[in-house]
Amino acid sequence: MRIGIAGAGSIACGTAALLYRNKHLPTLWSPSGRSTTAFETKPLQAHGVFEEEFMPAIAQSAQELAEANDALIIALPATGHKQIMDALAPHIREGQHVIISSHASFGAVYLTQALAARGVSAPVTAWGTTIVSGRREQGPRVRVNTIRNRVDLCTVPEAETDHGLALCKSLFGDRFMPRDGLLAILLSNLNPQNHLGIALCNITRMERGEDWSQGLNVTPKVGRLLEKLDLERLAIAKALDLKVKTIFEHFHQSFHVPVGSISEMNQQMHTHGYGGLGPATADSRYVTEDVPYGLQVTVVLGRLVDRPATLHEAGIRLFSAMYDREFALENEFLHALELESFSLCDLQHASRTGVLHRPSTPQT
Ligand SMILES: NC(=O)C1=CN([C@@H]2O[C@H](COP(=O)(O)OP(=O)(O)OC[C@H]3O[C@@H](n4cnc5c(N)ncnc54)[C@H](OP(=O)(O)O)[C@@H]3O)[C@@H](O)[C@H]2O)C=CC1
Ligand SMILES: CC(C)(CO)C(=O)C(=O)O
Repeated sequence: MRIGIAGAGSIACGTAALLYRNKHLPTLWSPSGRSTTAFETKPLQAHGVFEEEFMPAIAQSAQELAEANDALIIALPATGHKQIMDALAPHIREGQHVIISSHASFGAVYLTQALAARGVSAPVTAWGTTIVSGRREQGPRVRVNTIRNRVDLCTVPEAETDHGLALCKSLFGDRFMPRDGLLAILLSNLNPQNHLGIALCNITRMERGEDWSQGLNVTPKVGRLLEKLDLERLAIAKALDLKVKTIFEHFHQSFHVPVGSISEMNQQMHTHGYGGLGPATADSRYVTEDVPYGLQVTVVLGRLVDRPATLHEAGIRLFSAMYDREFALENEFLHALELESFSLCDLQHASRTGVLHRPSTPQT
């Protein structure tokens, strides 16, 4: 299949290499054009858990990306999702599948509604994480640290679930776990809680621009914080009667290490050489993306089901103080969709249909 990828960073390039390896035809689109200049003269070189070298097709615009491809994958930080959805939405065709990797906040609802405003219906598949992990390196290189065994997904509207699963399997193999709607997917993205603990406890390393091993620095106390944050997320999922994986399953399925404490699992990743490097800047998506688009949404859901996520909330406040910003207000989807004015029941409905009805509008 011809797959258009919005983004040309770590995940976009790693995913493109995996698609190419699986005999599909990926096209990359860098919104500013900067991230694809390296491929004008040199092939994309993927290394790490697999090696692949090929010339990726490059799209010059959102329009070209949508028109020239069978399906689309959005693979860039959530801070850019609204802008990229606004750019793609006018060009997405009826029935053209869009995958969001990884989904955050209520992005799939925003996109579905933008398409509905044009009278277009297209399935949107939301992934709880990415199919690969890795880092874009200098020039045309990308390091792929892992291919995950299991990625949680759902498709809106719900009637397209089988279609979404079949598409993902045909592109990447049998690596997907269907979940019950967008609220489950939103609660299946563990990056925000994990990055809260990792960034908070290593903020001086980040701010000083050090090179530091992320896995090694999930020390026992940091690991315990991640485990306690996980309990808050799991309590919210339970109150919503949603099945989501635990942090232990996440590290086991993503990084293929035996189950132990979260610190032990991270130490193993470090020992095997894929513990990864932590951010070498305070201006990192671990904070700028994950606080507004992850932690804030968990806190809102926690309030709605009377399971306050107090550690998550403390994280938002601490980062907001350190960065002198109001991260809670930086989630563009919460504003654009006016999410605060909807009830839990409205959100649960949107979680399956992709459509948020005004509270006064009768639901179908
Ligand atoms: N890397 C990893 O291992 C993992 C990543 N993720 C998630 O995957 C997603 C992608 O991450 P990753 O690839 O690492 O990120 P990168 O920072 O490598 O992504 C860079 C790409 O995103 C584009 N981009 C960044 N910000 C914006 C913006 N505001 N508007 C438009 N485009 C933007 C850049 O555009 P341009 O080309 O114009 O510069 C570039 O193409 C994120 O949500 C991340 O949290 C999840 C798990 C693991
Ligand atoms: C490094 C890793 C895989 C774990 O924190 C990650 O999720 C990320 O880069 O966003």
